[in-house]
Amino acid sequence: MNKVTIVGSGNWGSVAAKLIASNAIKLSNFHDEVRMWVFEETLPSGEKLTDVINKTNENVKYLPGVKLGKNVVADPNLERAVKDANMLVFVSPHQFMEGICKRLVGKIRTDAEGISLVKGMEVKKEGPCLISTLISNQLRINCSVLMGANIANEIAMENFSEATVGYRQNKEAAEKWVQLFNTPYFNVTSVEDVEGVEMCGTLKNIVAVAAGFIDGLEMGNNTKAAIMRIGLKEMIAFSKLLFPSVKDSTFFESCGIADLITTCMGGRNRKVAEAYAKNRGKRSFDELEAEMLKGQKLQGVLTVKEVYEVLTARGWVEMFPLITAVYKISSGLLPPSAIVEFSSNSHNRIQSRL
Ligand SMILES: NC(=O)C1=CN([C@@H]2O[C@H](COP(=O)(O)OP(=O)(O)OC[C@H]3O[C@@H](n4cnc5c(N)ncnc54)[C@H](O)[C@@H]3O)[C@@H](O)[C@H]2O)C=CC1
Ligand SMILES: O=C(CO)COP(=O)(O)O
Repeated sequence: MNKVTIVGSGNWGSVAAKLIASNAIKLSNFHDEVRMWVFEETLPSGEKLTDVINKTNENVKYLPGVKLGKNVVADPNLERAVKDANMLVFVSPHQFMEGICKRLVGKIRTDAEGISLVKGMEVKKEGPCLISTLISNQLRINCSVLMGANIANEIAMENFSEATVGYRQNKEAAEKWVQLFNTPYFNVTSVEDVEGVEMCGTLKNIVAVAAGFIDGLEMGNNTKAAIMRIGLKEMIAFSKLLFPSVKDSTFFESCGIADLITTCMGGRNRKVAEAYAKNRGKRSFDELEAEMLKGQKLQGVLTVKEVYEVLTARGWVEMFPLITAVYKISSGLLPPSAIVEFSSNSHNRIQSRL
């Protein structure tokens, strides 16, 4: 009998809990109870978030107004939450994943399987490291990924969307994840290309920051579409340079073009970058994130720093003008309007190099 624990309980973590709980209760090969680890915090009312989730069946801070399912049990103790599970769903902002994995070493079942819903990457001395690789290496488990055009609040409303499971060799494990996540309004398919799927989810956040700058500068839809097209080309080129096995077809799955579109139209990265450009870079991303997202986290601004580190270390900066412009603007080295110069000046350079 499979037992699931969700490691993370933010906006997407809570929606993942809702999806999983609705299936676990119906499927005979899964325990009904789904545990969800909560990074504990005290609410303005003085109550603990975990207690409120367990009392109301709602994550009142990160997904207010949506019932998670009575079989979801929130647990503030990470080690206890994962102890009995053989299926671990990782869904935390990527900057916390290394710390979480360190705490879990030796604390999980040896037959556990993992799946990462985390969009981002780590850059270590040895080079870039995907979050699924971090999980696999530190916890010595097989780890698939699930990425897609998945703005959490829309899935919480049960509006139809799609997602892609990326797996490495273990098709059977991937099919179990598909079974656990798939619902009539959440259509999940699997592809054997874990790196391709995860690189899509990681890199589209950078393009969404660029799209937000364009919105903040009020440059209109044609410019934004151009940024998305150029961004997609840089995503493909960077993914293939790092992982030559990445398949072209992966970019046409939900994790690729569809996630790029939805995040550039309606995501948090786009929204905060728009405000950054409107303020002409005078208010920092950290300040805007705290004010606008109320505890939710941006991934694109950290990710572009990590990716730019790889570009400089490998001598690839010239090949990625959009990523470079996003890095320089978001770190305050260039004004937001530099995205315009990038769009007009580097067009030919990109065309000839990608
Ligand atoms: N929200 C969305 O629409 C989607 C998010 N994702 C990805 O899912 C991942 C998780 O994002 P969300 O669930 O949206 O989270 P979120 O951004 O809504 O919430 C932040 C989470 O981080 C936790 N946290 C704060 N400080 C922490 C610490 N020191 N250690 C551990 N946890 C801490 C908070 O308790 C909260 O659960 C990200 O990589 C994101 O890109 C993927 C698809 C959709
Ligand atoms: O990954 C997402 C949609 O698939 C959410 O993107 P944001 O973090 O920009 O909201």
